[in-house]
Amino acid sequence: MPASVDPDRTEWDVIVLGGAAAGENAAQYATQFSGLSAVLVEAALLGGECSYWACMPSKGLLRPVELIDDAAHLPGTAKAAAHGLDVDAVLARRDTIVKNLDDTSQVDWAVGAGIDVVRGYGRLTGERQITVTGQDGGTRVLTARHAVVIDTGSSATVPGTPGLREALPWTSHDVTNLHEVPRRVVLVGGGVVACEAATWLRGLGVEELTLVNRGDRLLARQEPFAGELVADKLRADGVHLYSNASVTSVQRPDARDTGTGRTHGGEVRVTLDDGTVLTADEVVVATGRTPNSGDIGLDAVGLRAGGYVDVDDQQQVRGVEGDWLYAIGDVCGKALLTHMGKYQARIVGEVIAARAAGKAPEPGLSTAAGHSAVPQVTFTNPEVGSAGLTEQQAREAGLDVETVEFDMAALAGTYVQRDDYVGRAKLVLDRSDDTIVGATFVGPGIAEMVHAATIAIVGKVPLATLWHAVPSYPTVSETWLRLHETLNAQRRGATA
Ligand SMILES: Cc1cc2nc3c(=O)[nH]c(=O)nc-3n(C[C@H](O)[C@H](O)[C@H](O)COP(=O)(O)OP(=O)(O)OC[C@H]3O[C@@H](n4cnc5c(N)ncnc54)[C@H](O)[C@@H]3O)c2cc1C
Ligand SMILES: NC(=O)c1ccc[n+]([C@@H]2O[C@H](COP(=O)([O-])OP(=O)(O)OC[C@H]3O[C@@H](n4cnc5c(N)ncnc54)[C@H](O)[C@@H]3O)[C@@H](O)[C@H]2O)c1
Repeated sequence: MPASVDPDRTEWDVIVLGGAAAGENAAQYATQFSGLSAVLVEAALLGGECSYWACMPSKGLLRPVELIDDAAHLPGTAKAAAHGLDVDAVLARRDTIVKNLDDTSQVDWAVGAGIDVVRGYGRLTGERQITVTGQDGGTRVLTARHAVVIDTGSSATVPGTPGLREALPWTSHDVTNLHEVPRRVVLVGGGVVACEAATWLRGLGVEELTLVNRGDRLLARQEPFAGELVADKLRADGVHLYSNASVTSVQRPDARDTGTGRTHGGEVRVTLDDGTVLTADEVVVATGRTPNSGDIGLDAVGLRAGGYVDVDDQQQVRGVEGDWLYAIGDVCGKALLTHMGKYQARIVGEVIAARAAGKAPEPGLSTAAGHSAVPQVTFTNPEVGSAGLTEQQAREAGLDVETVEFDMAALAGTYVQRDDYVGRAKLVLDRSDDTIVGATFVGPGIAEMVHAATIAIVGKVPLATLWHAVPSYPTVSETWLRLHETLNAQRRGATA
């Protein structure tokens, strides 16, 4: 795909380094009503990880797995579900979702929005200056009149365990873009990527799936019951779980780079710290992310290379003079989620436009409120949705904490979904003003519940007001009503 820009142009108002969805939003919001010009500098595919290697392909793989599990547990559809998934069709739809790794439509969108695209790997080489190295090795110096926004994202971390890197393990790129389903898989990690990948790998037909988690529970940043319910279901589906376990060495004598999503050679032996040896056809590493900040020229502007780029509530990079350098998305480490990167981008774009017009940004142009209620849905089975703080985080923040929980199986709205519905909800309250500071929902089909919680937290809606927000019958949202009633009973019990 050629660059959609005059090859001799050297100056724009705004340069965005890294063309993921967040970067696109930053460019759009900086330019759309301001008359400013912007360029996206992208080394790979415009749209970034989320579009091709993360959110979109993973959710495309998970949706059929979720559907068939629901169908298998509902009298009337169970027989149809017994025919199983059409794996080839699922992978073909995933390919459609990632647009066969062709970013033409993203480039068309950018050009249509008046945003230019320069292909190549960019580095800061001075104040408001980016030097781009193209695929042919040639360089090109770009200058920003007003601002540079860093949106270089993150990459999968592959630990330095002896033999692991040499074994060419699958990372998130391979497991989301798999073209064959290995028979035996060892999955290392216990976070969001590991839990979601375990769900789709088993669903697509991996026969022996073992998850090795260094921690004592899955999804450790969530309320403890979330990881427990996900672990129960994975076990019930035949996944072997090792907790408090570390991989000490990996051996794969004939590791081969066969391409993304293809088994990378022959049998692989994974040794754990208790001496257990697991034999598999592929090993998948899902042990967290490393920010792409080690080789983007941070040292040229007086910053340390590597690590998360430290930003303030307007996403301006701390430690650099002159109001011109900003960072958004995974690289700033505030919340490694697409929607949070895009939120940061919307604020940044407007901050840049205001400053370019000689105005001070309005007080609302801050990412502080949004970060008080970060929402996240983990698309496992059951799904895990949350916003704001866990009970532990609220206590650590010194709040006057009260909690309430509810078993979501006791609802008409979940009973009609499936007979064996398993789910749980929890609210974390700040007693000082009787508002919600955190909410967690675990259960099939709870993803859409999260936004109501986000609104309640960001809006600091008092519980007395929320009581009048009546959920429809029979929906899963009646969880809110039951949480109110349970809390009321708890409080009356405490004062009786
Ligand atoms: C398997 C998986 C599933 C996920 N699912 C979800 C989900 O369901 N929901 C969710 O909210 N989040 C999800 N995430 C997280 C989400 O993918 C990331 O938070 C998001 O992609 C981060 O976006 P970003 O803007 O930081 O940049 P990235 O998406 O990381 O993209 C950065 C871009 O910058 C480019 N780049 C880097 N350095 C340079 C340079 N020097 N010059 C030019 N270009 C450069 C890269 O080529 C890349 O295109 C998932 C992550 C994984 C791994
Ligand atoms: N649905 C979603 O919103 C979604 C989906 C996938 C990823 N993401 C985002 O992507 C980010 C990265 O996810 P992730 O799962 O890679 O990271 P993570 O930080 O969530 O989890 C890493 C896991 O790896 C384990 N681990 C680390 N080193 C290990 C080692 N040497 N051996 C064994 N286990 C080890 C940790 O104990 C932890 O369980 C997350 O912050 C998440 O928010 C979001």
